[in-house]
Amino acid sequence: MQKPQIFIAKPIPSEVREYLEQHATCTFWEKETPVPRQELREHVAQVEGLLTAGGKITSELLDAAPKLRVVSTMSVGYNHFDIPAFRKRGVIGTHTPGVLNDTVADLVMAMMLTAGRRISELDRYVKDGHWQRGDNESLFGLDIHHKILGIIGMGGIGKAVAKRAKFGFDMSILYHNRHRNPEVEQEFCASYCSLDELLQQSDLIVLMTPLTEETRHLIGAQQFAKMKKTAIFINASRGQTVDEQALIQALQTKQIYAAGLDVFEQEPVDRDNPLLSMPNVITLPHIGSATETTRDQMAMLAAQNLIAALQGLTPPNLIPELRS
Ligand SMILES: NC(=O)C1=CN([C@@H]2O[C@H](COP(=O)(O)OP(=O)(O)OC[C@H]3O[C@@H](n4cnc5c(N)ncnc54)[C@H](O)[C@@H]3O)[C@@H](O)[C@H]2O)C=CC1
Ligand SMILES: O=C(O)C(=O)CO
Repeated sequence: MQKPQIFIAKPIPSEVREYLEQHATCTFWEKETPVPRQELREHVAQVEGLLTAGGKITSELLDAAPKLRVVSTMSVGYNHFDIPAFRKRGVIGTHTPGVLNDTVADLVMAMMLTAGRRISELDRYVKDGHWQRGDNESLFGLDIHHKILGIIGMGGIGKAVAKRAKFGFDMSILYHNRHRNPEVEQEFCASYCSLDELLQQSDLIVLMTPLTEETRHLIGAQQFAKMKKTAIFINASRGQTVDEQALIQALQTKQIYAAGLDVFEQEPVDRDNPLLSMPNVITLPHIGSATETTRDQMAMLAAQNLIAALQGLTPPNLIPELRS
């Protein structure tokens, strides 16, 4: 049987490359920079399968790809896929849930600790030679242990955060989700509540929903106004789930204490974005799942999804909205 043609639009580890080469005729994009749009269009015009990570897969791109049957993204989020366009053309879409839960949850905990205990600020303080003898109260931060944590979006990553917070830091867990989850309530003594209740009661708030039409700007001025003045707000979902101007205002007016951000409305973030000059804001370059081990696992899973779907099998991680 002839091997299918595929395009791999990002660099991948050698084991994954070998696996793909066993099952398909491959063209690899070797550069770290994203494939320019026109080049991507030219590649997808020739292939049945595409392995990608973040570039938008639009109806216009699918129109330029008459042979394309499967698009596999090396990410759990798939807001860069035009799902109705996939459905209309019968193109299969897959993603990589699960393998990154613990890694992203570790980063969320790191942001909570860094914001609460002001780690970045204090690191700078010592390195800049400001440390003097005596107890300087202006350096004190906030505890995170035994606090109330509100998780918005209690899915795979949300649960991994709840586990760490409950059993590692003795926190009480509130959550808001599309559906109640009795297992989560039992396992972590988590209490389900409305979004407003969660915002009002939580000391730390973690946003972990996918980006959808429903969650776009889910957190804006009205929501920040409901938070405690001592609240720490963490976003590791997608930048567009938060109204960034409202977040800037909430921080400038001290409506909230601090923020930890792995994602931004525009990525890479603009150098003149006011968030970058706020000492109480942790800014990371969308790095949640980026450890060597986890990225290797994501690449292999994305490859396995792609090959299974091209072979006519049900891929392990079909995008939920594309399941028949
Ligand atoms: N910063 C980073 O590097 C990473 C970011 N992400 C982002 O995190 C998101 C979540 O990932 P997972 O936990 O694996 O997904 P998941 O699908 O397991 O969990 C998402 C949860 O959000 C809930 N949800 C959806 N819409 C909601 C709404 N309107 N209100 C309240 N809850 C809602 C769902 O019911 C579900 O429980 C991804 O879609 C992605 O955008 C994921 C991995 C890495
Ligand atoms: O998986 C995702 O959705 C990411 O954002 C990167 O891991």
